[in-house]
Parts: sequence; C-alpha cells; structure tokens
Amino acid sequence: MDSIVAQIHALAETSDEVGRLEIQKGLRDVQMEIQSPKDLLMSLANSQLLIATIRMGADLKLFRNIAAHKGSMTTVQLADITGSSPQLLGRLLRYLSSNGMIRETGLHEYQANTNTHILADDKGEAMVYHGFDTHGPIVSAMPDFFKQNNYRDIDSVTDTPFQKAHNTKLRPFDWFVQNPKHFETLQKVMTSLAGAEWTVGFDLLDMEAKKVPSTPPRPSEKPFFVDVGGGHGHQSIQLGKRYTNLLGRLVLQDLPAVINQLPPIEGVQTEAYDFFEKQSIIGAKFYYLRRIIHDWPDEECTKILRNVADAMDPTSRLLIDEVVLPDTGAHWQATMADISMMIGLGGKERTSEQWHSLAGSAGLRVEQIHLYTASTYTSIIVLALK
Ligand SMILES: C[S@@+](CC[C@H](N)C(=O)[O-])C[C@H]1O[C@@H](n2cnc3c(N)ncnc32)[C@H](O)[C@@H]1O
Repeated sequence: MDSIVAQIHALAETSDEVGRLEIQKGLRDVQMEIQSPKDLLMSLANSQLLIATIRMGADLKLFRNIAAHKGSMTTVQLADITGSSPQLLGRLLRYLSSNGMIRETGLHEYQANTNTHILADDKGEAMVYHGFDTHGPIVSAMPDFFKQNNYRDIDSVTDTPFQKAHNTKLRPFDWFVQNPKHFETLQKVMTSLAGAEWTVGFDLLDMEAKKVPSTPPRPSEKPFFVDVGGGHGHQSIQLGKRYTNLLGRLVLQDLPAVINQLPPIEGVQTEAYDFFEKQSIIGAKFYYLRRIIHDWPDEECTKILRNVADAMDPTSRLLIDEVVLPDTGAHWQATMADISMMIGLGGKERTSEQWHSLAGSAGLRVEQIHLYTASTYTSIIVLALK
C-alpha cells in the first residue's frame, strides 16, 4: 500500500495543474468505488460540521498557533493560549485531526500539517469566513428558495437565495457596502486569487506593453490599462511589477466604499466609479474586467459591457478574465463556481457560445480567447468593437 501511495506522490510532483487534478479525480473515483453507502452518507453529514469546526478554529487562532510552533503542542498549551477549556478543545482537536486538518502526534499532542498551514494564513482564513458567514447562509436558504420559485433559473439580482439568507432586498454589492466586515472578507478572498498567470504568454498584452515608452506619461496620454471593478488593485500592482514602463498608465476603478479606504498605490491612479454609469476614461488601450461579469445576470452584464464599449475606440480592447466553461465534462470547481454565482449574486459561469452572445448584445465581438489555466478554464476573452 505504501508503495502505491509513494507512486501517486511521485506522479503528482511531476504533473502540471491539469495532471494533478486528473490524479485527484482518479482518487475520488477509486474512493467512490470502494465506499459503502454508509461511508457516503456519513461523509455528507460531516461536510457542514467540518466547515463550522474549522470556522471555530479560525476564531480561536488555533491553526495560526499550531502552524507557528515548531514541533507538537499539547491540548493544555493550546487551551491556555486560546482561552478555551481543555475538555472542549481536546474534542475539537481530535475531530480536526481525524479529518486531516492537523496531525495528531501522541496523546493530547498535535502538530501542523499542510492543511493547517493553508488554514493558518490570511487567504485560508478569509476563505473560511467568507464560506461560512456570507456564503453558508445562502447555501442553507437555497432549497426553500427554489421550492418557492418552482425551480426556475435565476436571472434577477434582487431575487436570489442571497436576499432570503441575509434578509435584505438589496442587490448583493449594495448589501456588501453596508456590511463592511463581509465586504472586507470578500475582498481578501479576491486578493488571495491574485495570480498574474494571465499575463504569461499573452502575446497581445506583451506586444502592446513593449510599445509603451519608459518615460513618464504625457498629460494628454490615454491610460494603458483600466481595471474596472479591480477591488484592492492586486492586478494593477502585478502588471506594474511585470512592466515597470506601465507605471503611471494604470487606472484602478471600483465603488467609492472600496476606493476611498485604499492606501495610495504607486504608479496606479485610483478612481471611484460605478460600472453601471458612463465610463469616463475614453480610448484606453485595455479595459480589464476580472471576475466581474460572472457576478451578474445577462441584462446587467450587457449594461456593464455597453458602458465599456461606448468608451472604446477601434484600437481599444476589452479583456474579460473569467472562466469559459466547456460544453461537457466540466470540473467540479467550475460547476461549483457557477452554482455559487447564481445563488449568491444572480450570476453565472459562461460557455464560449454564451460569451459570444453576451458580447454581441453590447456591440462587441470576441476576437480571441487566451486560455491560461487549463484546469479551471480561466481565460482572457478579448473583445473588440463590432
Ligand atoms: C468579485 S469582485 C472582483 C474584484 C477583482 N476584479 C478581482 O478579480 O479580484 C467584484 C468587484 O466588483 C466591484 N463592484 C461591484 N459593483 C460595482 C459597481 N457597480 N461599480 C464598480 N465596481 C463594482 C466590487 O467592489 C468588487 O471589487
């Protein structure tokens, strides 16, 4: 058995992202084949309990404390640091270790494993809080919501499980503005997905960036890159690092509630802007929308895209950084994102056909699709004026 495990490890280490996911899928298939009905039902019953316990662990800074400590810690030590009772903590630790979130090294002794480290950093913690506090209630509201709507697809931004769960009539982002704790966590999750993989091997961007002089921009010069709804600006920051000649030519736009509390970002101009209003930056080389369009139903998306299209000139390009769902055989992470967008925001992940149709509705055409993370189908959809 050990040798099979070692072989799988070796295979995973030499595999790319797609290969790694294939191995995981294979392992899941094997698990499915050998599990009893009871195994499946017990594991389903466990899913909510596990995230709730992890959420408590985050509150207690349990993962951070264990991860920061070299070697094992005892339950009593951890109870001391966290202020919880050793009896309760002992039961939680035993449960977490039996679920692989920490490693049990002896009687009442625990150590960090890979999962502990993932849960101990800011990104992991933000994902847990967002998953449990913001998204969890929406998931719980989902069955009743769909029973009441007679199992219809969602194409509204104000009539989704989100409103039912959070007892509001507001659009989700209006609610987020009024609930800064939830909004901050969402932004942390977004920043944690901050990779700049999309810029690698993307010839169009590279070619245009190389044409830009290294001298500071002239006052009349149009911006090179406008990150619309760019959150805390992680993509503009990454782009400025990769192409220093673009500094001073990058613009970050987001809602006033986001922009007004940001510290200055060197080389990036920030602007409070609502993307349902007219775009004030005319003729930029690139407008960039990352994880924006999947947040909204088609009607709202057409408005957002039209506002960009109206500001574009024939040389401008709109870059949409999102999933292009395959027609069949989609990976569970992508289908999960699709359902999550629907119940949380009234949005969706889109297939190539849906992207073409949406672009057309806003006077745009799909010029190119640059797939950059094959495992999640994340792509840059390049749109030009029709
Ligand atoms: C899912 S986040 C994506 C953030 C960023 N683009 C990224 O990929 O990390 C959606 C972003 O859209 C912004 N947003 C929502 N409604 C907006 C609006 N009407 N105008 C401008 N930005 C908006 C939010 O504040 C948030 O930063």
